[in-house]
Amino acid sequence: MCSRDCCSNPRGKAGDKSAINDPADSTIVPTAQSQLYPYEVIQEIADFIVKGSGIRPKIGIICGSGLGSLADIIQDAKVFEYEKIPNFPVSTVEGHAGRLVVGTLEGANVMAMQGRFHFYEGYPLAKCSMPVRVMKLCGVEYLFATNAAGGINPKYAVGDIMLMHDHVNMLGFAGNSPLQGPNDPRFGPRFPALVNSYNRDLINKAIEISKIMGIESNIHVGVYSCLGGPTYETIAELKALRMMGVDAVGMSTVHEVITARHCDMKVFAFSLITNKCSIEYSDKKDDEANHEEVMAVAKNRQKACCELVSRLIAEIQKGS
Ligand SMILES: O=P(O)(O)O[C@@H]1C[C@H](O)[C@@H](CO)O1
Ligand code: HPA
Repeated sequence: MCSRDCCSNPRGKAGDKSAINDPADSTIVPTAQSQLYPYEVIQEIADFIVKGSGIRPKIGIICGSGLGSLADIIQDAKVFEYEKIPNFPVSTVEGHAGRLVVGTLEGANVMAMQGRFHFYEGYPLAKCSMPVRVMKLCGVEYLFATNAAGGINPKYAVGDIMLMHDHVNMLGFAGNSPLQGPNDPRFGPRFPALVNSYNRDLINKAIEISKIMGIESNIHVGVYSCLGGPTYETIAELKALRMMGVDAVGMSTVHEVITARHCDMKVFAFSLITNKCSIEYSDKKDDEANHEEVMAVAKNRQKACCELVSRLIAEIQKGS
């Protein structure tokens, strides 16, 4: 078991000096985010999963809030509770079960995170997106990242699906990144480019699939932005995001995509629009986002989300 700060809950252990910022102690060397999970630790976790499941997955899925059913459709599933995986964080958010499910879907070897890690839970971004590196060392080539998000684009309705074709990295604007700190070139380059992060072929295939499913009028292609949360946005923040060209806002995904692109994975991501973000001042309670509504909408739309993901994986399988 690793004894580093990376391995337990975000508050650190009793007696763990690194958890206490003592300005008088010159022996404490701050650990950069990128050093929290060294390559060897990620390799150990990946080996544990590959050996334990007997599967080398090709596709990794991250289930958004209330979208855990994306992992329930996996066949011949081997389930790993996060707390039983060495050096893995725990899920603390309702709607994020905290299980890794490995098996097959449409004939492809897949692994799915039923529960992701968010910045607002107290985890540094590198810890939130550490499982993406685990996926990479397990053999994953394609990341499917899903999330629940608020629709800022006035054309979006609750229950619509926005295929992400770009993002605005607000936490990055503020100087935070999962890649902050020394770079390990075994994962990827020091300065990764992020144009074309969202695989165009997969977006086009998903649009075709939505036509076959008869849901093309509920599909959009747009820009997502992640804020730190856990507060939902103010009206002024929503107006600012809209001016920046953001179509949907959430609290995840961007740092996972950065980590995936850094290690050269192909990325497909979508937002389920669980609430409309009104940019008008109003006293109506209905206009306030809440997690219960987010979960309820996700539950209602899980069938369509599962079908979209399954059909897209079937397409990838056909091409390989
Ligand atoms: O994990 P995702 O991004 O799907 O979850 C969203 C953002 C917050 O965690 C939560 C707010 O309702 O849903
Ligand atoms: N804002 C941020 N995150 C969210 C929202 C929202 O409106 N809905 C679901 N996740």
